[in-house]
Amino acid sequence: MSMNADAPQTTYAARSVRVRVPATSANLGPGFDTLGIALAYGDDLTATTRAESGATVHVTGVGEGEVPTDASNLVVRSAAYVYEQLGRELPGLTLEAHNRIPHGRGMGSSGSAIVAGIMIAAGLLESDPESPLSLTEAQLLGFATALEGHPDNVAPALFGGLTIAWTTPEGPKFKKLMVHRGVAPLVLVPSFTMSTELARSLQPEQVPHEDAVFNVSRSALLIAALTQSPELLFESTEDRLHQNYRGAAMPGTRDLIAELRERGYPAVVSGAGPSVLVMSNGPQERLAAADFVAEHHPDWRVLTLAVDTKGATVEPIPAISSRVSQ
Ligand SMILES: Nc1ncnc2c1ncn2[C@@H]1O[C@H](COP(=O)(O)OP(=O)(O)OP(=O)(O)O)[C@@H](O)[C@H]1O
Ligand SMILES: N[C@@H](CCO)C(=O)O
Repeated sequence: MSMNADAPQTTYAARSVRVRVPATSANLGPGFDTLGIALAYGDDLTATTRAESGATVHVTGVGEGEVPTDASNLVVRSAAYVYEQLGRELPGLTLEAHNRIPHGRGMGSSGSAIVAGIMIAAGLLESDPESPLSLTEAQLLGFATALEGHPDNVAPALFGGLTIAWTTPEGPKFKKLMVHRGVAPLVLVPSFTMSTELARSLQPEQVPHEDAVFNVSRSALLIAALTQSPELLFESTEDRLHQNYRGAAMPGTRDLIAELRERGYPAVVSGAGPSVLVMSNGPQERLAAADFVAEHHPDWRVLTLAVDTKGATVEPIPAISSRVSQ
């Protein structure tokens, strides 16, 4: 870019933040729209302010050449939403996104992208030289849930661990719990995708009362299984609220879960699918499930993952100031 030697020059002091956001698995079987865990597998982003308005996104890894690279990108839209809600204007941004979370697979990619944008906004607001502002946990969860539509992915993406999230007239709330160290997650990722919007359209408006009671008992038990008694994982991961209704739209997922459960592995649909989550009772059970899938279903990617306990993080990093024409 050539500079006009006659134009008055000023120094633009750019600010940069780095955000890390984990993948998540929601529902966990019976806990539809309520339970979720964060997984130690995620996206890494760096956002730098610039004098020019708008946004430019450079994506490497998942979504490269597919997701928008301008202000319509979900991460940028989410950051802009926070500024707008606070009556401020998002500065011009250059974003580097190194993505690992697969899209449309039930590992919470949209929730994590939304959380990434919100954390970028939070980091930039906190370091605002003129009017610094710290966002509360309630604000972070409120903004993220408003954008995602339900809180079960964004709560663990923000706060890590196992989260119970619920909505109230005052906004969404959450409780974070630490997962028992005996719980060993395995995520099985197919090559096909499922849009959450489509999966949600397959849900009935009403369910039989006995199915509601069935899920209340299993989800209450699941909290005990995940925090104290992993030997209860198989029984506590049964569900009658969502998986059956969505099964016909992802028969590969439905059939793999049936095969795994027949063999005693606590397999469930991860989020809205089509990935499968196995919350194994210990590393040996997880290894056996992984070996079974590798041998009989080699087209499914096997991810042996730990639970992420921190959730999304944001930190300021030094940015290079530039000279701009006025
Ligand atoms: N890092 C990202 N950057 C930009 N857009 C993204 C990003 N991650 C996800 N998206 C958008 O979200 C869509 C996927 O969202 P969807 O809710 O259907 O699935 P998911 O979030 O991966 O799964 P689930 O909600 O079941 O866990 C992608 O097709 C893309 O449009
Ligand atoms: N609870 C959500 C998770 C996926 O975003 C669903 O199953 O539709």
